[in-house]
Amino acid sequence: MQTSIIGYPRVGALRELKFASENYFKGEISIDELHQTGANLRAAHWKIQQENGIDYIPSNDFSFYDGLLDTACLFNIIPGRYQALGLSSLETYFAMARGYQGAQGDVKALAMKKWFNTNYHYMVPEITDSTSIRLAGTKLFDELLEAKQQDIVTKPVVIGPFTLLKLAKYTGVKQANDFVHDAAEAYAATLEQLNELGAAWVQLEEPALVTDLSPEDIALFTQLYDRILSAKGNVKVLVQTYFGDIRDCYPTLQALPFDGIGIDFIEGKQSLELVKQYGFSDDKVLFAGLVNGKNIWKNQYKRTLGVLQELSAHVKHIVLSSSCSLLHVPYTLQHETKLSDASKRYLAFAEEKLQEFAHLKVIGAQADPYAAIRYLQNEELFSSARFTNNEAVQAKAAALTEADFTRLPAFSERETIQKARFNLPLLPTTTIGSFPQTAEVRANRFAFKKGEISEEQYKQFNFEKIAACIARQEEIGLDVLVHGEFERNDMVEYFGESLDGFMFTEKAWVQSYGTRCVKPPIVWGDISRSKPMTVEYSAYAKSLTNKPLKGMLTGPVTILNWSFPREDISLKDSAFQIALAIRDEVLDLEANQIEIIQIDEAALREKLPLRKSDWQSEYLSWAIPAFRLVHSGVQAETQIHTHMCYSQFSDIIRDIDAMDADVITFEASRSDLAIIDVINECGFQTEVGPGVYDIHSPRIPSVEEIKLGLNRMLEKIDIAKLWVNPDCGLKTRGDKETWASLEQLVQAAKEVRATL
Ligand SMILES: Nc1nc2c(c(=O)[nH]1)N[C@@H](CNc1ccc(C(=O)N[C@@H](CCC(=O)N[C@@H](CCC(=O)N[C@@H](CCC(=O)O)C(=O)O)C(=O)O)C(=O)O)cc1)CN2
Ligand code: MET
Ligand SMILES: [Zn+2]
Repeated sequence: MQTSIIGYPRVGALRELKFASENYFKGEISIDELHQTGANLRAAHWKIQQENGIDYIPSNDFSFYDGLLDTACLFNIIPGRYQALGLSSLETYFAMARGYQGAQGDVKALAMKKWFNTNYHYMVPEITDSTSIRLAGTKLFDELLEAKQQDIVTKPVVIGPFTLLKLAKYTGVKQANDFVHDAAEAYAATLEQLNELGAAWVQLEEPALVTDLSPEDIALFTQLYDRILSAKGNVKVLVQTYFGDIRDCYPTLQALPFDGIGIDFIEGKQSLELVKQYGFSDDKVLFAGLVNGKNIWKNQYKRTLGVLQELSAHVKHIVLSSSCSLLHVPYTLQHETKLSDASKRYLAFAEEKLQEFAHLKVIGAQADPYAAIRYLQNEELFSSARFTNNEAVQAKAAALTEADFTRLPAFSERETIQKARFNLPLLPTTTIGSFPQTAEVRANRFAFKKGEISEEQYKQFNFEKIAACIARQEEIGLDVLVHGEFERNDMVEYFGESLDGFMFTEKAWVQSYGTRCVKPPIVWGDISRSKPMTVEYSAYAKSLTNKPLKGMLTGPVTILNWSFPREDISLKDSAFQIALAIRDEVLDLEANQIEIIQIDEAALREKLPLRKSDWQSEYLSWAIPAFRLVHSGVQAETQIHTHMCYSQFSDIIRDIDAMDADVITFEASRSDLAIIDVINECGFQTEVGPGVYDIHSPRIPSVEEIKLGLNRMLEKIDIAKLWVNPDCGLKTRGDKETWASLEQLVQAAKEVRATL
């Protein structure tokens, strides 16, 4: 049995690439040093895959920022405003990723969006009417040759043309269909070049195939690949899908002359059925995604072998594959010094998953796989109880009734009460919660973790940061203040560390975007709260100001979606357990005179099923109630805010309103303001704060551009319902640009108020 990896993580086991890139951005290391870090990581990743006997090792899965951005650059999809900066190609690439403000000009970054149902983000390629899609880059080929020099045969990987055209944003009149010819030629040229270089296989990734496809989509796909596959020569083409099943195009893929089809048997609910129903062509290889690329639990060999056996009745050539790129899991358990061996044995990060491939290969080669020692050990592991139960939590969840999910009085009555209570100006200004997590803020936490300073010293530092932050917010004239979240490593990990039922790691980093990583906690049992988690810091902040102070919590859906969930109970059950715990925190904040409480649901949209038919039944039917459960117990005069990154929720706008928050802030500055129209049309009751500038870039917005945005919003949104805020938290920013930007924001709000 052969084995294949779709993609390997690239930031480095100790985030070497993150640190090198950030140092490069700060001008502290040279471009050569950055390139060297990249080369070292690639070499290490290829080597460990080779050592574990992986037969199809990816190359070009490495990226300095994002794989779709790499693909856009490979095919010359570089908007004129970036080309006009006249920078080197890597600098142009970083300008597209991060925006650029300097001697050569002032441009915003490309839009950034969620990569399907993950916490990874891609840069949205921007195609204008004058974009000329053609093969222009060499990275794909360079990395193939680089591996070859190290005696490693790789399978070059690149995002396929269908997914590229589907995810791109079209700024002119031309649409995807107008670029079919050029895109097909560009990919055909790529295959020709790979042919010349002697590549055996190429992996074209087409995750967009697991979404709902229209007949036009299928026609687009077919048109692209009819041309591309005619150019393949000796290169074998693997069309790789992941994150779901390909029910809308399975026969289409079988009919086209692909040499391999990669199918996800973990998230693809219908994958096995499709193979059984339609069969699988003898002249193609099935890359069967059976090792979970998204979760950190050990593979249960019994299940994997069982599916392989079922498949073998229908498929002649099978390669065992990961279900998606391993980008979405951490590197290795090796640096986890605090986890017990008892818990570690249930876990498999990327490196350990490579070992699973090696084991499965050995097991599969035995006359009786089920008698193999590795198999028996694995079965024994899965026969023991893994997760911790808490009967009190289960009883509390079982006793929930409809009333627990309903906040009274109704919204409009609360709105009146709250307007009277807070007496805020029109267009009230606020922020999303976090302030810069500067090197000193992290160093303080790091010192505490290492035991170099006492808990008291650690807290004292945070109190001082809070005091300074409150003073400065008052000084620049913000209306609703926050404490700044200096005590939080991350909005999810912090709660994971504070709640019972979670396990957390030291170095288990997963890339979220660019150089930014997260360390998702692991759900390890029933979840409960043993003590208040945020009250002390919020109450302290409140004691320093007469302005309203917004307490800051993370909601249950986001905590769950940004953790690694347990496998034995439903997501709904875990979400309700978390909701009950956060509910207690909400009530404690309220009891401590915190009049406004924000419950972030930044990840609500993320796990919306990729197929619309599953939205209500599998997700929204519990996710929205889970949020209501958190805040239904507060008084009418307590104002509940929520925050969601990204404004892509036009299609679930009623569900968002049904969360029944009093105010929602969200990202709108990077995307077009289409969401504003939808809010206007659907009679959205919740007050709204569509972000007026992009915090993902160090760029400082001008007063004029903020005013322009506000005035556009005011055309559609009732002025009594509009808030003014950045589009997300400020933790990734530096102090300087943060305060400069907020001053512009407050000034813009004042100037617009003056015109009313
Ligand atoms: N979970 C999650 N998902 C999210 C978001 C989010 O905020 N959280 N936001 C959206 C965008 N994604 C983001 C993801 C990460 C970060 C981010 O800022 N990450 C930080 C790490 C944050 C963190 O956990 N910091 C820790 C650890 C810091 C650290 O690196 N410590 C060093 C030592 C530091 C020192 O020498 O002082 C170490 O452990 O080696 C802390 O502050 O305590 C980073 O990559 O730089 C921002 C946005 C969507 N998804
Ligand atoms: N309150 C959080 C913050 O400001 C919300 C972030 S959403 C990714 O950082
Ligand atoms: Zn956000």
